[in-house]
Amino acid sequence: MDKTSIPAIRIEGLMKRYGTGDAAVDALKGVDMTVWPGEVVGLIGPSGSGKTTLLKCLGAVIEPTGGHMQLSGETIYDGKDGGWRTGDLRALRRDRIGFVFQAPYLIPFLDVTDNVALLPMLAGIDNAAARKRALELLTALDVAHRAGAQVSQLSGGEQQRVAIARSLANHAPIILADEPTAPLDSERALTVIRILNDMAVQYQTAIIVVTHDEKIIPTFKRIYHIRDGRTHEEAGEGRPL
Ligand SMILES: Nc1ncnc2c1ncn2[C@@H]1O[C@H](COP(=O)(O)OP(=O)(O)OP(=O)(O)O)[C@@H](O)[C@H]1O
Repeated sequence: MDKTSIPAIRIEGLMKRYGTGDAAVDALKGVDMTVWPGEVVGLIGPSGSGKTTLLKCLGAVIEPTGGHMQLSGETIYDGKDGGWRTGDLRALRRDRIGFVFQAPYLIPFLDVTDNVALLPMLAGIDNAAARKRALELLTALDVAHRAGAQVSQLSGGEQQRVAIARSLANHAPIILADEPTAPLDSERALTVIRILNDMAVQYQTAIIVVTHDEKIIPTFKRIYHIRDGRTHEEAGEGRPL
């Protein structure tokens, strides 16, 4: 974590209300969060506490209803100044945020390399350069020997590593991981978290991991607890990986 630099994510007083009038639900009631380049933080909270809503706001999938969000020092949302401050939310999602989900959601008719290379190709990088970058990431994630395989031939753990490679393929400064270890056994879950930590340091990526997984919670150095739409920060055990 590099605290001399600008935070990758800074959120202040973030609010999200779904619906209006009697049907309104205040899912986020003033969330504060700061995540630095190169760190992995846990986001933990009971069902319905607002975790998914927070990730969706950060990922520009839904619009908050108040507060302030900055990515790498740039205001992307300001509730007091017209809402979204960027005209191209699709480019924001594509270029600045990587997603890792519980299921890998790989594309079955593309091989492993092209699954990772697809996003850079869509962002305008030529095919050979995109494949080269994909191969570098697959090597870093120790799954390059499967580069030409169809995704259906991979184990669950291998597929999740390919999904992590894909989330890093655009060199996004931020990765949002939603229950990335839920389907994995203890050893594989810890491997995924070790990889996320290594990648965070190597690429100075800020990673938020939403999880209920007791196997990985002791590994976080910092944890945000969310309850009833509000966060509080706590030091984690930071157990070595
Ligand atoms: N589209 C929606 N319309 C109305 N209310 C919603 C909507 N999405 C979520 N909510 C409500 O917002 C609150 C927060 O939901 P959210 O999905 O963010 O919680 P969560 O912490 O991710 O829960 P879980 O761990 O069960 O996935 C809940 O009360 C939920 O019912």
